[in-house]
Amino acid sequence: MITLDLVLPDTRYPIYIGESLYADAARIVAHLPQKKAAIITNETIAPLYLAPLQAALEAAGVAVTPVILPDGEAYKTWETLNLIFDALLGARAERKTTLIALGGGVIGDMTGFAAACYQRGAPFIQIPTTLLAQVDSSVGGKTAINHPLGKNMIGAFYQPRAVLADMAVLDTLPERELSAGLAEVIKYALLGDVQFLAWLEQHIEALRARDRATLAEAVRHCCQMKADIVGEDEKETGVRALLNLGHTFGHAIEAGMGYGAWLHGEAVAAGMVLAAETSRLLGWISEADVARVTALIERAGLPILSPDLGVDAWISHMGHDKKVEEGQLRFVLLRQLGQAVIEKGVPLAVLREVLQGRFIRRA
Ligand SMILES: NC(=O)c1ccc[n+]([C@@H]2O[C@H](COP(=O)([O-])OP(=O)(O)OC[C@H]3O[C@@H](n4cnc5c(N)ncnc54)[C@H](O)[C@@H]3O)[C@@H](O)[C@H]2O)c1
Ligand SMILES: O=C(O)C(=O)C[C@@H](O)[C@H](O)[C@H](O)COP(=O)(O)O
Ligand SMILES: [Zn+2]
Repeated sequence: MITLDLVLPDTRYPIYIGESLYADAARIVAHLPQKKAAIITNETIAPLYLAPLQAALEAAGVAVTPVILPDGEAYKTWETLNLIFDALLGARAERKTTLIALGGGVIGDMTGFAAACYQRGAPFIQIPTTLLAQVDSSVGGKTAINHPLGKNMIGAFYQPRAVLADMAVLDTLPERELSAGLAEVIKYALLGDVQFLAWLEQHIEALRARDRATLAEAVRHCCQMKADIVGEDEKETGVRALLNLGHTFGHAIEAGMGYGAWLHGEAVAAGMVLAAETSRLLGWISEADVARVTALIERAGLPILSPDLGVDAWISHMGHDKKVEEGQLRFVLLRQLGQAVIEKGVPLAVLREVLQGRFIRRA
């Protein structure tokens, strides 16, 4: 097992990466301020993983309230959040009752936000069950729900007490979801580590074949990068924005197509291609660099073409991005492969060319 630490000015927490972890009661109990917990999960994950976790915690003397939510990005809403509060109040959960997120990024983001709000702040633990959640969403404390007009628009920065990433649970993940997770893995390489990009080019097939050691190495590498970035800039006043590579375009795809039509990772993949193309048109990276990006994304089983939202709709959706400042769009672009920067001066003509260009799917 590997343990990483995310260190912040006023707190720190461990990220455990290994096997036989998701129902490791002793490890979880060590992070509970009282022997009371609510496990927040969904209808797909509950039949697979809820009973062993619940039984292990109960055997360790923890009173457990399971909360089973509907599954899907379309349910990352106020209404679903309220189901969590209803269950917590119904079970007389207290301020020191720990919320345990057992699921992918949707469950993790909603549980974290519920924990931030419940009695103004209850402890929470992340047990990520998708690759995407293990490499990205379970770490760093961004929590949120969606609004019809924009992704993750209502939320809080609120850190978990611990993250337990169990490689074994990835065995049951559908292939499309595994690929979605690889989009965020590729993101780390493109934004900050060209050697990791070369490593991914060598290991992409092993990752797709779910080789446990290779997956664990990818999770370790991404979590270390994320812990370093968040440790430097928890509230995204600077360098953390680089983790948004591909997301200005990607979130527009998700909202524009209706939440759930495109998986988050798929939208980020297509968004990174548009970010790469924008960078090329600005003269920063070459045609060969763009080809290198699209080749890896395709080998990961991900889309390189974005839907044709229409330029006005694209710009309207992107106008809700959280990086907008004084009405001006800011994009995360590539100065070179492995070096992302935040850029506010993208000319409208360049943007129009990208949004009508060769990486937009024609009907
Ligand atoms: N907070 C952050 O920093 C951050 C980072 C990246 C993404 N996100 C958010 O995460 C969400 C996407 O997360 P996701 O890709 O994990 O999607 P998800 O949570 O919807 O999970 C994907 C699907 O896989 C199922 N599933 C989960 N684990 C499984 C398992 N082990 N076996 C079988 N099925 C399983 C889920 O029920 C769901 O149907 C988006 O809402 C995105 O905005 C947040
Ligand atoms: O942790 C971060 O910071 C990220 O940007 C990670 C992203 O992968 C994630 O999708 C995040 O939720 C997007 O951030 P948002 O602030 O645009 O919602
Ligand atoms: Zn993301």
